[in-house]
Amino acid sequence: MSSSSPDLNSSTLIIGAGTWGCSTALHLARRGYKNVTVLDPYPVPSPISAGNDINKIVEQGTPISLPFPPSPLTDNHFNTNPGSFSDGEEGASISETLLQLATEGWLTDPIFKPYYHNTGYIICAHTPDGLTQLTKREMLDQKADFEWLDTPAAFRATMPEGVLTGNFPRWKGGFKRTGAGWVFARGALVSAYKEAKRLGVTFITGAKGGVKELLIENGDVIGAVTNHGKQYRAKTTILAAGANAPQLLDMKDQLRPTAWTLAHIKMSREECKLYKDLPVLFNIESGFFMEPDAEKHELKICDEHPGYCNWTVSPSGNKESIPFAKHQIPLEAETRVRGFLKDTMPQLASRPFSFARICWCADTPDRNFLIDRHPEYPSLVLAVGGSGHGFMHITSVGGFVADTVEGKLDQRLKKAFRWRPETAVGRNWEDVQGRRGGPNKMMDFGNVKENEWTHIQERAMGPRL
Ligand SMILES: Cc1cc2nc3c(=O)[nH]c(=O)nc-3n(C[C@H](O)[C@H](O)[C@H](O)COP(=O)(O)OP(=O)(O)OC[C@H]3O[C@@H](n4cnc5c(N)ncnc54)[C@H](O)[C@@H]3O)c2cc1C
Repeated sequence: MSSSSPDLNSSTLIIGAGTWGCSTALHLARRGYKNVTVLDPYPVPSPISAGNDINKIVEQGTPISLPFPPSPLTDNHFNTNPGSFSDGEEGASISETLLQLATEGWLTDPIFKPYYHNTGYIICAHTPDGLTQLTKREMLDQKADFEWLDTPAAFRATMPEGVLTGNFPRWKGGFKRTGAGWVFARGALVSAYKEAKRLGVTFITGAKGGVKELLIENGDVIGAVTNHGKQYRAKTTILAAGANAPQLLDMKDQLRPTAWTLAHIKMSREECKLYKDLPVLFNIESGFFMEPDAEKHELKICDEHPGYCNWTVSPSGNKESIPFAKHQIPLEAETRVRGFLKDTMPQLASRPFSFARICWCADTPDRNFLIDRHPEYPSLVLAVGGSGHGFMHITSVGGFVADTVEGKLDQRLKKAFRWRPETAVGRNWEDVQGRRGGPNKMMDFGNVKENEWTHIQERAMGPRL
């Protein structure tokens, strides 16, 4: 593929209008591509998109952690990962490049800027192992822009009086007052979608947009077939179906669909005023929260753990984790959420949940992104492997995909993001991949019985998620 003068009239089909699909549509449209179509089984924001969430953690600028993925901040639940080819200086410089590009978008792009809240960020732990990970690997206690917190009073003082009333048992960690915070994720996702649409991208969403299979002719992917049997043909097809990608393409075990759990509780108007502009509080072993969302006055809490899979065996005998949608969480996750609240904000610990859901993302073995042309299908480009830190890059990731389409992706990024089945040979599916919390091991939804899920009644609040 030539890197010079792309054919802006050539047809491009994007499968998936989630975080990366919308980002890619936006970047292609901004480059002047005139014939871009996006397919998704749900209207944007898709209820199964990992990006359809009230908030996500974001860090600005220089990363604090050497190994890729970018940093413990942007990596949210996923604190460390010594990636195979990305350790050391090269990993650090890729990490820095990614952070800088993402940051530029959050700070300057009018499509994304309104959704970024530079509120600061606290990252902490409370067991000896967790603290070792935090201090030795992330070296937070030595970072100039992190204040070290090691008493309950120090934690409580990071937020207005009355917010953090817990005992923070054995909690220690770092507080970065600025240069990190959160984004209104759904708002940013819809903003990217609207702008791409305004620039001429066609979105076919809902029942007619669900892709059943890739359209393969003469040894190449030349489009996709929807559940309704309609064929969409294109010069380039981009697979951006998130955790569902392995259902459309043999990913050679490079993606592990993994789910996390989140719950909302309703706050009063007065509470929302008190809880406004709070720094993010993230304990890498028990959970995290950000301020309540302005629209629905709900506080989201995630319990922290290595993740759940949903294991089945395919007809060809392969082990596969198959995503499914559910607006409930296992009772064990509810217990973890309430335990986290008890330690931090006991005044909220027994308040009923107004909403909960499981949320799927796809992990590569090294948790680097997978953005590359398929080695056997030259017209197929992959844009997958968010690995739990893909949201904050919504501002820039579509640019990497567009560069891949045009054959001009930066060589270091190309190497980091490459199709790499050799890294998944004999993959250890039980690997926690540097994450902590809960039982400190991978969990299986197959072990959660029917009566071991929450029974949250969704109130009449219109379409949710
Ligand atoms: C609980 C949780 C918290 C997270 N927190 C953070 C965070 O704080 N910071 C951060 O940077 N990242 C975070 N992440 C990770 C981030 O959300 C993901 O990496 C990112 O959203 C992945 O984007 P994606 O486009 O690959 O997938 P998605 O956004 O999930 O999009 C996939 C899209 O494909 C569509 N689709 C599925 N099947 C088909 C089909 N057959 N045909 C067509 N379309 C299809 C879906 O409807 C969806 O719209 C978090 C993830 C989770 C689960």
